[in-house]
Order: sequence, then structure tokens, then C-alpha cells
Amino acid sequence: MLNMGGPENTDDVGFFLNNLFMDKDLIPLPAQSRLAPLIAKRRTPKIQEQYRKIGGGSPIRHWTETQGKGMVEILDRISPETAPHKFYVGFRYVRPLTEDAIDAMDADGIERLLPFTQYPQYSCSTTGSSLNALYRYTTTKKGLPSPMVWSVIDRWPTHPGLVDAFADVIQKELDRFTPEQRDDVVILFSAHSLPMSVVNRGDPYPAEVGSTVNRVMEKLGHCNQYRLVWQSKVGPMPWLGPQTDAAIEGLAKNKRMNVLLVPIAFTSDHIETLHELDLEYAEELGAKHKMNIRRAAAMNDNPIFIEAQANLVKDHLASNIACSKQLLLRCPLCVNGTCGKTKAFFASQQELLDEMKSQEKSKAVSSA
Ligand SMILES: C=CC1=C(C)c2cc3[nH]c(cc4nc(cc5[nH]c(cc1n2)c(C)c5CCC(=O)O)C(CCC(=O)O)=C4C)c(C)c3C=C
Ligand SMILES: [Fe+2]
Ligand SMILES: [Fe+2]
Repeated sequence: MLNMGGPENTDDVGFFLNNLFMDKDLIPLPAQSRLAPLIAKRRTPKIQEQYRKIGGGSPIRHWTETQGKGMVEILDRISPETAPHKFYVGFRYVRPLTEDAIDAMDADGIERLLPFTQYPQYSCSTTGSSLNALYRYTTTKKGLPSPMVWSVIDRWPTHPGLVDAFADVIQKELDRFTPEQRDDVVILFSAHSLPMSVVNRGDPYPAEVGSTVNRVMEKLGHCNQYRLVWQSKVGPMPWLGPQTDAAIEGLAKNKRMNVLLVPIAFTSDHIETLHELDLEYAEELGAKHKMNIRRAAAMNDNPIFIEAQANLVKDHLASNIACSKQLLLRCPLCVNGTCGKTKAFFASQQELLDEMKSQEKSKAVSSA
């Protein structure tokens, strides 16, 4: 289960930010190895303060493990032919790191490996970064890849179960408005923004976030007006807009006082939901403009969501593809070009999987 991870307590914030600013797939900096620690150090007190306000740390590990346990339990039941299933957490910026997950799987003698991105929508800055980390580690660590056979779930923006889960949390929150307010509600789907330099390079994330929003609104029968807006811009360069806070201000000007915020690009609670959406926007902006702003729950332990994850993995394993087709389309975008090598790596894994299948077939034939 690949994700960026978050600091478990305020002492971990420095380590988290240092790894984050060292990541060339996220933020390419000149003289990165010297500049990144300086930027991380400067930002640490501000980010520590934000984590303090949301209870002292990121809940991402807790929720990822809850989702993993639930998913594996369902998988053992609905896919007995591929059982037993086991999940490992691979975070990009805190422990357990992607590399730790590979080591643990190697030690456990795992033979079939399915890196499963926990970001529903693909971006080179998120899923791409995790896959490149996997590639680097498995091709440089001596003796790896061992007999592991790989395939990847690199995106799932329109998976029907994901769409159902989002529609469910939105419906539940819409029902909390009074009948008079309900028709006035504007649904603001809010996703982490991207620098325009990344958008202009052709990153598929904005389109994939849009595809999720479209399916969810279809599922809801276009019951309310909606917008797709972007949050969490960092630094002075231009980022993809409209920004979530500007959109709320715009609605206030138009006397649209009922707003439902929906975090659409991250599957558990984190600073962006608990601090930015709840404290800065719903509470502070809401009070400033006398607006009624609510937020849909994050996926966290949502049973529809966890079942969707299990179904996605089951269908992937049943299809016997060792490589998501879209993975092949992704490569030209990477800053450092490592995706091209990732592609070759997974292609050779496909041959390995084919070889294993044909050996199994001939074994079955000879024993018959
Ligand atoms: C789908 C989710 C995310 C995308 C896409 C994404 C792209 C992206 N982010 C930065 C820069 C920073 N992101 C930071 C923290 C952060 N980012 C996400 C999610 C996505 N980022 C999360 C969940 C978090 C963790 C914080 C939290 O909400 O718990 C930070 C560090 C925080 C800070 O210093 O302000 C930076 C920096 C870029 C440049 C980028 C795309 C290229
Ligand atoms: Fe980010
Ligand atoms: Fe890439």
C-alpha cells in the first residue's frame, strides 16, 4: 500500500519534510541535497504547529493499517484462489518506507507482489515517485528482485466502488443540512493542487481528479451545483486553480451560503482535511462570511471504500496482467527519466509471470 505517509508525532516532522524536499519527483531543486535540509528546517516549526492542532500527528498510518486489515480479510474470503493475502505499508517520506516494505517482503519470502497506490488519481509527483523509489531500490539492492513477480495498480480514479464510497459520504453529509438549505448547497470537490509547471508537462492528475468528480456527480444524479477546486499551494510559483479559499469567498459574494467540502484526492484524514478544510475554511472562513460550511468524511474506515479496495485487487489478480496498461503511457513525464526504466523492469516481470504460468501449465499436463 503505497502512499506518502505523514509524521506520527511532532518530533518526526523534520524527518518527513527533509525526505519530502529531497524528492526530485515531487520538487526538483538546484543543489537539492544542500537546499532541501535548509528548507525543511525552516518549515518545520510551522508544520509542527499544524500537526499539534490536529492532535499531535498524522493519522495516515492508523488508517492505512485499518484499510489494509479490512481489505485482506475480504480478499481471503472473495478470492480464495489467491489466498492468503498480506498487506505491507510503504511510505515515501516516513517509516515504514517503501524500502522497508520490500525488505520485509523479502524476509517473509513473498513471491507475488502487487504495489497498490493509495492515491486514486495518478501523478508523477505522488504515485510516480513511489514507483520510482521501488524501482531504484529493487534494482540496486543486491539480490533483488528475488523470485518476486510484480504487477502494479497505479490508478483507480473511476473504480465503481470508489465512486459509490464518495457518493455515500456526500449523501450522508447533504442529509445534515436542513431541508431549506439542502437545495442551495454547492458541493466543492477539493484536491491538493499542482504547480503549473507540472500541469504543463502533461501530468494526468488534473484530468483524473476530474474523472472521479464526474462519476460521483453522475452517481448522485447531479443533485446539486458543484465545482472542482484546488488547495494547499506551496511557495510563490503559479499553481493550478481556482483555489479552494478563493472559491469559498466567491460563493459568499454570490450569497451562496451553504457549502459542502469534499476531499477527493486523498483517502484518509490528514492536515489538508483536519487543518485546512476544517479549521481554516469551514470554521474561520465560515465565521467570517456567516456561511454554513460542512465537510464530507474522509474514506478512513468506510466499509464501502475498503470493499472497493478488495474488489479492485481481486479483479486485478484475476486478470493476470503483470502491468497496468496505463503504466506504459506515463513515462515521458518524469523529470529524471527513471520511469522509462520502470517500464522496462515491469515488462521483464511480465515475461517472468508468463514463464511461471507456462511452467505451471506443463506441470499440470504432465501430472494429468
Ligand atoms: C494527491 C495528493 C497530493 C499531490 C498530488 C501532491 C503534490 C504536490 N505536493 C507538493 C508539495 C508539498 N506537499 C506537502 C504535503 C502534503 N502533500 C500531500 C498530498 C499531495 N501532494 C499531503 C497529504 C501532504 C501532507 C500534509 C498533510 O496534509 O498531512 C508539503 C509539505 C507541507 C508544507 O511544507 O507545506 C509540500 C512542500 C508539490 C510540489 C506537489 C506536486 C508537484
Ligand atoms: Fe503535497
Ligand atoms: Fe513518471
